[in-house]
Amino acid sequence: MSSDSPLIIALDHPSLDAALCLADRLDPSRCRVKVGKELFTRSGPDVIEALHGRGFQVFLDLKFHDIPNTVAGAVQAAAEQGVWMVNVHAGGGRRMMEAARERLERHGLATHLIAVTVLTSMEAADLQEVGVTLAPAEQVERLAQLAMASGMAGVVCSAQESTRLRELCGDTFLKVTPGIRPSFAAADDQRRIMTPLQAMTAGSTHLVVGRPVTQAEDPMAALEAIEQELAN
Ligand SMILES: O=c1ccn([C@@H]2O[C@H](COP(=O)(O)O)[C@@H](O)[C@H]2O)c(=O)[nH]1
Repeated sequence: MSSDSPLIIALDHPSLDAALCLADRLDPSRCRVKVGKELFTRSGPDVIEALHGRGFQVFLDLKFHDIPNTVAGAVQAAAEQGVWMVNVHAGGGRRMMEAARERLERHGLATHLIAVTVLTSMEAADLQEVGVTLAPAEQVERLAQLAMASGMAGVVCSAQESTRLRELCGDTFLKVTPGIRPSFAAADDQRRIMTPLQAMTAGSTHLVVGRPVTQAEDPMAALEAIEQELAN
């Protein structure tokens, strides 16, 4: 089943059962789901199969970052499992991103391939510690332009950068934005955040939401509050 919703719910659960328990309360026509490092490391491809069986489109968020040949193979393996979206780190560079894209093209695999720019948990001081002296927004611009030139379908960035990336890279270039915090939610370890409505207004194409929904006392009520905010 495909969904028109911009919402992607991050299933950052410690077990397959816990993730499926939440997924069973979600409607695949109203959101997509994201499988990240913890869940995939615990459950492997079984979780992808189980979510597909329930009708969900899956974003496999493993942020591949390695030499070009290794990343191309990993992206191919993900796409052959039928995931809707997969990602690599833009910091792996042009040759790595091109190798991944070419591998998908060569095998006729239609999975959306996007690149992570600067993690939404990072601010200027974090970048400086790893030797990046540009402000986060400037580094995101730089990596997004490299990702576009390398044939990526879009990027992961914070919604704070979506407006600028829409100007630089166009409307159809995907801006997948975690760090989404409705007004009722805590920021947690996220730093570059926006509310769902602010993010959509800024030009995000997809909103990744994890803890504000999955850790809420009533996850469905939290999800509906976000849908309501967007509808308004
Ligand atoms: O820059 C990034 C890239 C990925 N993520 C992932 O998105 C979710 C966000 O979860 P919350 O609970 O809503 O903070 C999580 O799976 C991250 O691994 C990100 O946050 N920032």
